[in-house]
Amino acid sequence: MTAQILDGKATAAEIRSDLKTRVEALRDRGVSVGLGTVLVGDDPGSNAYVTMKHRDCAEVGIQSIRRDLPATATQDEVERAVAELNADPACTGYIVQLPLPKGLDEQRVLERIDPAKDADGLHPMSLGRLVLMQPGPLPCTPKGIVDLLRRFDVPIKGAEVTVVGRGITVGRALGLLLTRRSENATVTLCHTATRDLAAHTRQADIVVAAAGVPDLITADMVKPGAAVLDVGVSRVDGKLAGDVAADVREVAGWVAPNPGGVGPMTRAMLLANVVEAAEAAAR
Ligand SMILES: Nc1nc2c(c(=O)[nH]1)N[C@@H](CN(C=O)c1ccc(C(=O)N[C@@H](CCC(=O)O)C(=O)O)cc1)CN2
Repeated sequence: MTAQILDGKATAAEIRSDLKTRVEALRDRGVSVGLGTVLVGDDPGSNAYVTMKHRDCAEVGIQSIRRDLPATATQDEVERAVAELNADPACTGYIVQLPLPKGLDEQRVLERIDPAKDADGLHPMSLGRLVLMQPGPLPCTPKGIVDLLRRFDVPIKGAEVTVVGRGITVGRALGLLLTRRSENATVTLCHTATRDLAAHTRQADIVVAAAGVPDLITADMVKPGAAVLDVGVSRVDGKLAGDVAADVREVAGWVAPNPGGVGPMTRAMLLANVVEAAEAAAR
């Protein structure tokens, strides 16, 4: 058996095309959409992601506002950039690219984002709405994962899902999203202190690997026919490495590769969050 590829790159291109139409419809009604980013430091990965986000904006017709600060930026300087975007009427939604350089208080920065402009769903108020199962902007990677599974008809309702990694941007938020009544999956959240990881992945219909450990998930850890989504990012000899070993494709029913799977969906969901917020405000 060879797994069907959950092609996030092609799916994200379709989503952008749909969003472009919606942005044009908003413009016809006199509503403009602008996405802001705050990038601090010179991490090559973060820089590349932010550049891709602005390239996506240009394709879809969303205005982009980029605030790049040096690695030496102080907490006050970062918070000032956030305050400026809060006050900028051209910026209808924005993100602070994570992680921030060591020494900066990430949580304090995120708390200063105007919740009405939270394009990433990472403000405590947005996360609280997720916990309470209320509508609000959703973190982009979990939202992209659910969208990708739905578009490829991977059954979610009643599925056993094992998520590896408990970070806020992926694992923890995904667990909350998948256990909502609209998805109704059963989620096991694994982490560094999990005693027998393979026992949890082997019983899963869907495995989402977001640990940042190269080749952590191998074929013998996967139930035949399961969906396996690779969200892990690490660098090995300067090259991007995911959490899922190549041999998993011989066992799994579906695989979201890395690159080309969840990453492009994350970017597409960011644009979707901004457009959805603009549409809601214009109603
Ligand atoms: N503020 C945020 N920071 C971070 C988030 C986030 O959702 N919000 N998630 C990750 C990084 N991320 C988004 O910013 C992200 C990851 C991957 C991709 C992507 O398109 N990857 C490509 C490969 C790109 C490459 O070659 O390096 C792919 O998978 O095909 C986009 C965005 C952490 N920070």
